[in-house]
Amino acid sequence: MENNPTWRCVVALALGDGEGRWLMHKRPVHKHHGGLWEFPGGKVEQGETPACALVREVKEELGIDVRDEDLSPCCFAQESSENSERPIVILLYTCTRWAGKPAALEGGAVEWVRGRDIDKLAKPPLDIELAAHLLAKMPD
Ligand SMILES: Nc1nc2c([nH]c(=O)n2[C@@H]2O[C@H](COP(=O)(O)OP(=O)(O)OP(=O)(O)O)[C@@H](O)[C@H]2O)c(=O)[nH]1
Repeated sequence: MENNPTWRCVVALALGDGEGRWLMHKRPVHKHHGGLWEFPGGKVEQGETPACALVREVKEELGIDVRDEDLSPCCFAQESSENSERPIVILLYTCTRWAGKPAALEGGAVEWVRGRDIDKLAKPPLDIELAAHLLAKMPD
């Protein structure tokens, strides 16, 4: 196919405390979308499965251990390939089991947020969509 864009795959985690709150990550100010709140995660690297990438990313970003068998696919959101040569697709997984205390290890912030309050946070575009899907599936 001609002009087929190269899709970049990003994985994200909706870590739930089982009481209606989700862990949100504020991106460090110096990064793209700095200061906005996202579901923690990051890019899938070559040779990784999405679940392996997410296990690695949350260890690096939050210092917590999750197991890939505890990750449940939830939904996805994608950029339009018309607006970008390298559009992004973000796969969101839910998880309610982890080990360790989540912390913002890369200079941002973390906070447990009630589902309905995620709406009030300033978020990058795809996280707005992901939050809407998540809350439709798992209302407060
Ligand atoms: N969460 C999120 N990320 C987005 C959106 N749109 C978009 O371009 N991105 C980009 O997708 C990438 C997510 O991967 P990441 O969190 O590992 O990126 P990063 O800036 O920490 O990069 P690095 O790991 O190379 O330091 C970032 O470059 C982020 O800016 C969006 O709507 N939501």
